[in-house]
Amino acid sequence: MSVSRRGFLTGAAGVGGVAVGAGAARVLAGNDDGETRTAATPPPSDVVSFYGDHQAGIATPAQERMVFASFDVTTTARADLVELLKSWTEAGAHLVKGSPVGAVAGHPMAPPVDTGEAEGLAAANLTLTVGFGPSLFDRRFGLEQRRPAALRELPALPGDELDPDRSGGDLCVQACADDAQVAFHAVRNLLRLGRGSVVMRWCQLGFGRTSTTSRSQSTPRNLMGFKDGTNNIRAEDTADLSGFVWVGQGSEPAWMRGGTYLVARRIRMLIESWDRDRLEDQEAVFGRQKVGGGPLTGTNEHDKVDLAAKGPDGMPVIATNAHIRLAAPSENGGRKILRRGYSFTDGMDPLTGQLDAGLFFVSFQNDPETFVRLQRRLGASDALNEYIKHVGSAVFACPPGVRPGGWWGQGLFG
Ligand SMILES: C=CC1=C(C)c2cc3[nH]c(cc4nc(cc5[nH]c(cc1n2)c(C)c5CCC(=O)O)C(CCC(=O)O)=C4C)c(C)c3C=C
Ligand SMILES: [Fe+2]
Repeated sequence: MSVSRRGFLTGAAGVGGVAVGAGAARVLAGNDDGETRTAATPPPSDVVSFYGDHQAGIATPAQERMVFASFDVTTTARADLVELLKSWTEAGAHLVKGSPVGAVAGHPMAPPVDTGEAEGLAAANLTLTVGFGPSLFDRRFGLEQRRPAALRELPALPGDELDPDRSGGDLCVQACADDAQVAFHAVRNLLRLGRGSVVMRWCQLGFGRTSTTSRSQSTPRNLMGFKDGTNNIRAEDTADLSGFVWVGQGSEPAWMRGGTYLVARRIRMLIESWDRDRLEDQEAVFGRQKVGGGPLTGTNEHDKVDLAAKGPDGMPVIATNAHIRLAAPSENGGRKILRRGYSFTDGMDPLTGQLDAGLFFVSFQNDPETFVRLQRRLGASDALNEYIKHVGSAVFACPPGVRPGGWWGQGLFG
């Protein structure tokens, strides 16, 4: 059962409007999602709870589409930044229920508060995940002493060919949904609410998930045609989530407990060259079979990977430079990351005439250093490097989840 959008089609205003910084629009509280349901009506299945110990969009099932936006804060007033986060939180709670952020058709002489393109669309499991970049913790907002030690710009990594216009940012919003227009609508309206306080720095659309974050999901394929997300941390792996994803109760700073760190990498695939490679080579690059997804040492997708297995020639069956060997937790001090990336294409690269397509890699971990160590290793000797380029990069601290009445980053500013 899905939820259709309702409320604010006309100018009927609710309660609890929140004004934001200079020039910003107004968020109007809308209908509660229980309003038209009776006790016997089952809860809608395409609404992901906005509230909880952790932000949604991390360990919740990965949706099919993503819009990822990075913002620079333009206001220098801390109060504006706080108001922005409050208004985004209030708007977010409406958006994930399938409600607009305000009237779509209000006063004829005023621009509509909500942009309207999601009217009639389902809630589509929209999740909104907010993060704070290292640059937010500078003198502008008096946050220098509040920066988590783990939150630093990522160091230069082997093979980086980063475009500064697709990297970094003070804030991020990851919008994931099963409908691209729902995700886009959410980001667009948050940007609109932030006018006068933030500008968009870069934005990436992802059209297909490349991970599984729940045992209820099947493994999707990336643009190289391989199943991606087989060995990922899933919502059911609670020990791995506590050990590797969520910032623990004893960790510092206290405002990050229950939060996590997001690493984003725009990884361009050299698809034309990949498509000319022999199947046998493609499988050797990953160490897995292309169609079934099983390891080269097994048959079925979820068969155990045997990194010690040798072939008749005495050579390792999974090559020493195979992606799954170099990325395996057993080869990386037992550390794990939760991957939640998406395939992207931005058409054609006019310089080369080749497709500008690849993987928008997103990982969540309780210390970005886990990603850095892993990428150092992959960047140095992964067989996949012949076919990819890392062209964008960013890191953000995602605070814990919000409770009703609370707001994103309350612990940081409170
Ligand atoms: C730094 C971390 C990683 C980057 C960057 C990365 C890029 C990347 N990966 C694929 C495709 C696959 N990756 C797979 C497994 C895998 N990858 C990483 C990490 C990074 N990948 C990890 C930790 C793992 C799991 C290793 C394990 O435990 O076995 C696989 C195999 C299937 C799976 O388990 O998901 C594929 C396929 C691409 C195309 C890519 C860059 C474009
Ligand atoms: Fe990988």
